[in-house]
Amino acid sequence: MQPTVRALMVQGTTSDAGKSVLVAGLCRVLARKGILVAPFKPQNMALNSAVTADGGEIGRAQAVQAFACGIEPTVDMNPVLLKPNTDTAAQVIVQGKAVEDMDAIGFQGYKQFVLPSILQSFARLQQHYDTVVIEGAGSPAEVNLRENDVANMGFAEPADVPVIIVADIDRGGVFAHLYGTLALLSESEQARVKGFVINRFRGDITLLQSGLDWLEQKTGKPVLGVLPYLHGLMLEAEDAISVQQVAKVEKPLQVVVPVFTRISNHTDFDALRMHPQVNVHLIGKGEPLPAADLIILPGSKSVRSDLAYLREQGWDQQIARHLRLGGKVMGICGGYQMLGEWVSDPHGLEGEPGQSRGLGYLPVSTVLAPEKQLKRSQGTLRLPGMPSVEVSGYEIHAGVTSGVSPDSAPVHLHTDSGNLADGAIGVDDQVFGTYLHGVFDKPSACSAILNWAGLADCQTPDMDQIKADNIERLADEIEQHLNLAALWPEWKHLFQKV
Ligand SMILES: NC(=O)CC[C@H](N)C(=O)O
Repeated sequence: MQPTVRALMVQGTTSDAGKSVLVAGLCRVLARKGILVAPFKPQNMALNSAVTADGGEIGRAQAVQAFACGIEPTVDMNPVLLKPNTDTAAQVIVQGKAVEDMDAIGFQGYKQFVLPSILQSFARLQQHYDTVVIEGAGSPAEVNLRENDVANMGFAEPADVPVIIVADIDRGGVFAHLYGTLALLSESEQARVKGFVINRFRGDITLLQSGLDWLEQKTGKPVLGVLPYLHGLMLEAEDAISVQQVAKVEKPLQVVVPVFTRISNHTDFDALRMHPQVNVHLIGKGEPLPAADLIILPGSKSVRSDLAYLREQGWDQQIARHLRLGGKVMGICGGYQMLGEWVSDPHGLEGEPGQSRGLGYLPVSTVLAPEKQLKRSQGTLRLPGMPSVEVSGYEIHAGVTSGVSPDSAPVHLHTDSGNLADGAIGVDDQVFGTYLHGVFDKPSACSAILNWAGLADCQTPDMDQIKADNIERLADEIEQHLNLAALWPEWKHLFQKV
């Protein structure tokens, strides 16, 4: 039997320092040594969420980390999830269920109230696993947010867990970030910092050495490792979407995605971005939608305001033109709702109560209802002119859509209570909407949609395999570059290099 090591927390000097990825990698390193490990993040802010086996909603990064552990995600792995629906307010999800919408000030006060739930979820994980690898949020040195913090030291202190701090050298200022972050912590917080990890290093390590020596000497804390920049690593763990286009080779099928202000679950497009025959063009504010084979309207946390935004950008006109020229349009979840006749929000769940005229391309209408629907689904997809194929995905929405016809719906989901029709087809078979997030993840469904959009000889890679290979690669790099024996002395024997 392995000795039990209670936990390790990864905090970062900044957002996007690489915490989620490092946690996923550490989880896989332990899991493949036979240790029962689970991920945990006390508080997450993201519009990318995942549906757990127990029917709740958590941040997607924790679902990826659970995959790295070889376990099913549960709501305890991310007990507080904030889903921003305006610049100052967010829906607060506690242990998988939406509690209420709060503004930033209200949430500050709520944090201490929710801390017991966070600690309860963490304790449950500790009961079931040998160890837990925890991810912080942002930086622990935000002195203005310190008082009510439950995401970084405000969790590490009451839960009494050791911490490592990771910094991204690629953005520069790494020594100031690490030294300064440590200096801004209290004495007891500093004492729980076991060391530093430098992430995304490229160059000659010998030139870095004097800096590492300086840092160790100045802080008395070890540098536990320097992780190289991992080019092309694809884990789907990022919360923020990057609209920056990288120069790409021209591929046969052009997909355009207008990026809404409150876009949700943009990870839906990962499978397309990895596809060898598809260019995905993410189009942001102020840019027109370029010529394409397929335009996909993504999910949205605030459908009516994003629909208004779409019109403000003139994208509605460009979609109409694209359809006139014979192009295809698809909508996922919020995007599907927008393609219908009406979107109503009588309770003001996503903004002011009211209703908005949809784009009118699908014969359905949606009303947002207080009870959110969270499901993981399997079934079949049949697009016009295509054979029926297997599809899988998940649903996260408040909207209830009427007008779906059981006979002509493109998606049929197998549920406990029989077959359930989902989605609609419209405008001479050129428009397709569905509630299913992750609809491209199954190669059969991805190929059928791309085929329908005009890609003749479709070769879709196996995304699950790509993800699994990437996590293995990450774990290999961590084993090679991190001093794991110093990190987990109890498991030193597992990390002895031969
Ligand atoms: N994920 C989504 O796109 C959700 C759509 C919409 N906000 C709803 O809840 O119904």
